Amino acid sequence: MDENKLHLSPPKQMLPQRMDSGGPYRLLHCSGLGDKEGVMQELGKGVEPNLVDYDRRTALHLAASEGCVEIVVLLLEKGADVNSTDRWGRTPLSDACNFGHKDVCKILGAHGGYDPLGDSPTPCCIIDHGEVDMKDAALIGEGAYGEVYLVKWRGTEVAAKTIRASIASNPMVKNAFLKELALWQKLRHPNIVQFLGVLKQSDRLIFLTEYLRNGSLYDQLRKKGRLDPLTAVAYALDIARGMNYLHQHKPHAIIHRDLTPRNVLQDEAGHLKVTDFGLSKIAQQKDSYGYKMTGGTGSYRYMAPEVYRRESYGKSVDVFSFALIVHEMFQGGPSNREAAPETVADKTAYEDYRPHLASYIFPEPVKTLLRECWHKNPDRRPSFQEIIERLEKIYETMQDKIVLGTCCSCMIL
Ligand SMILES: Nc1ncnc2c1ncn2[C@@H]1O[C@H](COP(=O)(O)OP(=O)(O)OP(=O)(O)O)[C@@H](O)[C@H]1O
Repeated sequence: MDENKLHLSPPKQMLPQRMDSGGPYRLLHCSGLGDKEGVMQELGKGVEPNLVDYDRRTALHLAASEGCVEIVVLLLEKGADVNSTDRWGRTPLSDACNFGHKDVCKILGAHGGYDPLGDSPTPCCIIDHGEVDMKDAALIGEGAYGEVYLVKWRGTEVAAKTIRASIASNPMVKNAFLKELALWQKLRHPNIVQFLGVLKQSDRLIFLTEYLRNGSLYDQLRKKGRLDPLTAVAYALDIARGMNYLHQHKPHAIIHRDLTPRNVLQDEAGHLKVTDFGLSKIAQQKDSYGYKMTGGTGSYRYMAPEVYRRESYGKSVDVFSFALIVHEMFQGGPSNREAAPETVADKTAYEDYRPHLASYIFPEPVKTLLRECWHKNPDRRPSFQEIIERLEKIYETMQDKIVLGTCCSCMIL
């Protein structure tokens, strides 16, 4: 394996960061910068000390991450919640510990702070480096986080995903990755790519998953173009089943947040499997406000409007992305292909743009389903459970018509 490949380009941008440093958010901005006067001014104006940003990070999270002792003390005096948890379940103490700010840890601890991530040893299955034959590693592809290699583990071909040093060298980000991987490790479903373990290496992060010989749906659509309708519906069912499993995960639903044709892989039997769920939220870049979401620019095309507008969101963001993928399978690629993905996301979010559903390509029940799945109101989008039921009916009807010889490339259903 080419060692230098592991230090290539920085992660690509995915989500816009629109939070400005004015208004009440100046409290967060000043806290991260250690600007005590600014923090006092904002609190003096009556800004709520537990104000949160998009990732539910408070001023105390930011001050603790930066080791700003005075700000931490001040915020606690003013009533900041010592154990507020951000989107990833981290408390201010988790952040202070991760960055080794011992003084801040002591202060937070004395105020009843706890670190829910702290004591738990990494629950990921650790694979010894000696078990993996890296000599003949072949580069399969490259994504926002790093390269993917085909390697042999205990004699079996597996995919080794490397996380760039620029991302994995941040202990907090590495921990967050390991937490997501530990969750992935517990999942078992025919339409979910199987996680195998993390390679024992101190300086970088590499994890193994099953290898899917047929590559991604993205590659397939580029090679083959439009799929025949029955195959498109069968593939849609595969994705919906994998996603339904994630959404019905207990005690908390797993939201993919980056469902795209690149994150759907095909096994030798022709079935599709979903991969890389949960990881998109971790690739972050730190800026003066805290953490900003990043990722592959291609993902913009599939982004639900509420995510692009940085509003609160839920499981149905994946239903939105799913609809665009299904549309591409019927059509052979994205509509508006020539437009930049970010421009498409902007039009989708602010002008209610949706791809055209040509009647000669899309059967009526598929059209209806897609319109519901990409509905602008997230509450009006169906669940994956419902999508599966409807797709199964569509699939059966299509098969019947093929048997009867009345479905010619399935224009009418
Ligand atoms: N388990 C796997 N088996 C076979 N090929 C894989 C596997 N995982 C990834 N790949 C291939 O490697 C390429 C890069 O994958 P990776 O997940 O790093 O990035 P991506 O999904 O293409 O983009 P992004 O990181 O922006 O989501 C994919 O396009 C896919 O073709």
